[in-house]
Amino acid sequence: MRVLITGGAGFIGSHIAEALLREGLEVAVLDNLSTGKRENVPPGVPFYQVDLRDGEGVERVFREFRPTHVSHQAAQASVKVSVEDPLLDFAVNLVGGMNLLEACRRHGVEKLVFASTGGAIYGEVPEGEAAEETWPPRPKSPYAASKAAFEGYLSAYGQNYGLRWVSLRYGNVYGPRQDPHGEAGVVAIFAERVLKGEPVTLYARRTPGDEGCVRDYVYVGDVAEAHTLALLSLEGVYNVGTGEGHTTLEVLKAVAEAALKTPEVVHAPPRPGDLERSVLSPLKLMAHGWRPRVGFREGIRLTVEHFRGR
Ligand SMILES: O=c1ccn([C@@H]2O[C@H](COP(=O)(O)OP(=O)(O)O[C@H]3O[C@H](CO)[C@H](O)[C@H](O)[C@H]3O)[C@@H](O)[C@H]2O)c(=O)[nH]1
Repeated sequence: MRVLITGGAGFIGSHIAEALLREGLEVAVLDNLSTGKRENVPPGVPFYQVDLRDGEGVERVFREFRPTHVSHQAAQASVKVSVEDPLLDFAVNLVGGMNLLEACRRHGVEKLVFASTGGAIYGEVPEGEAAEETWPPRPKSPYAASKAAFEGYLSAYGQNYGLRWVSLRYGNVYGPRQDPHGEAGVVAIFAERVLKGEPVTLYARRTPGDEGCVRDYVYVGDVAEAHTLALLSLEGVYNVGTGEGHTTLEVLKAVAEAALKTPEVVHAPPRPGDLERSVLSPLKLMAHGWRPRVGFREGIRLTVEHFRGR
């Protein structure tokens, strides 16, 4: 098995690269380094600095590495950026995504695992509920729309050209190596700022008791394990979450506790496109033996330790 990881120099992609190497698989990374970093690519792994919007560049990589499997992690991953510039999101996530699918078709790739969004695809998740894979997509942001559309193309490529595929709908992935600047990610942003003694911004409505949005925070190591399972033995759509929701204020408290600091908090209104509540049911994936091994507090502690060490 020869696995090409798009976005493999990024936060989640580089953890996936390490997990696949541990399985003894052959791995290469394609990344334009817009948010990823060269030093995130494990030593000895072939690296191609190519932008997915460059169809000829993608074709060159396929000709050289000849992947049998593709892990598609590269994306415009910010909800906020997608709302500000929907065409940019479209170009990266859908034009770039189509260049990749066409290369898969031309080169007879057997299977593709896609980084989709559980956090954004279902729209608002009512209090007390956890979104299941059978819920229809209700994109609120252009970002969510592009992920849902790509899943549609996967279905079409599966039915017309025999491409096998898995779409992993991630919750809010966090952990060591998340970039607090280039990529979205409140845990990384809070960890870095709290450790440096800088003020943090809490986006929440100005109503009493509002602790900010509720999200399903899932540790990156658990996501990488889900990905390995998907590549080796799953088909179709799976949520990758914990089934637990935490408010932004809970994130901040856990970060402050792990950092042994008292942060200064600035309040601001919610960002456009932000959902109030998103929690995912992980039961379908758990039926295949996957478990979220690293709990919320432990994961945040590991992330803060990572930032402390930098
Ligand atoms: O400085 C900050 C940054 C974020 N937040 C809040 O923290 C929560 C989480 O925000 P993130 O930016 O960390 O995460 P998002 O839920 O917006 O986005 C993440 O989850 C999405 C799905 O929900 C997508 O998958 C996306 O790629 C991924 O970054 C939101 O309520 C946001 O308003 C703050 O209060 N202060």
